[in-house]
Amino acid sequence: MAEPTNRQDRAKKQAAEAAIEFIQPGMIVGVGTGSTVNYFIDALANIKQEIEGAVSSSEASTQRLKDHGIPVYDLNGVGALQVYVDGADEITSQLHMIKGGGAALTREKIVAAVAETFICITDDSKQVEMLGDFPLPVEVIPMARSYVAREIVKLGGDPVYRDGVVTDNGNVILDVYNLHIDNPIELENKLNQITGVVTNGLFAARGADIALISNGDTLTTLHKNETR
Ligand SMILES: O=C[C@H](O)[C@H](O)[C@H](O)COP(=O)(O)O
Repeated sequence: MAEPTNRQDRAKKQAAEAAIEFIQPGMIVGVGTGSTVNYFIDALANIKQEIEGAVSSSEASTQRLKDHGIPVYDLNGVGALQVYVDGADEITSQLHMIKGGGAALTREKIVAAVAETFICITDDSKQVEMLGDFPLPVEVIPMARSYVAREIVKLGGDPVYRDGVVTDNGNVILDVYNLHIDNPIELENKLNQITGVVTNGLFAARGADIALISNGDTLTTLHKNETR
């Protein structure tokens, strides 16, 4: 990828490259999705001889990994995964996140669930006091779309169908506006209870363990245990 010229892209790249420090020889690396992760994949390519390969959270990341000659493994054939590296749309000081702006939330949550350590890489524009300014993505089985939307309205949200988007799993996305997310774990669980919801983009019950956040010049590292 060309050298970034703007501050936000420089920040994404710095955070992504910092995550390479956590990659040990022989690892199979869990890889997220998005523009920040693309910088991580490119950096991973520089040490591809040292790692065994990757598990991917999307068709897009799989393609990029393969283009770099990094072997991509099926998660079902991989027992333990030490590290998962992914971006976020919003992140709090508790390392709770909103994810899924790129519609990859379900596979991301699955790979994150398997990994021992979730490393979130972001630019500092994603840091928030409270989650919810970014509309919360919810992946839904297509035939349940209207029902799920009505149930989300009962929870106080304004769901908007992400027209034309089909996830890697063949489902649709509702982006939920105007949620007051003062208890992200509770809302994550409530949304999961709605029949027809596959996944929601709150990563709070299992948030990140480490966040690498850059402003384009300086890198800040946050650890989950220090923030609770
Ligand atoms: O579905 C997409 C993912 O959750 C991304 O990790 C998230 O949207 C952040 O993407 P980006 O690094 O492009 O801001």
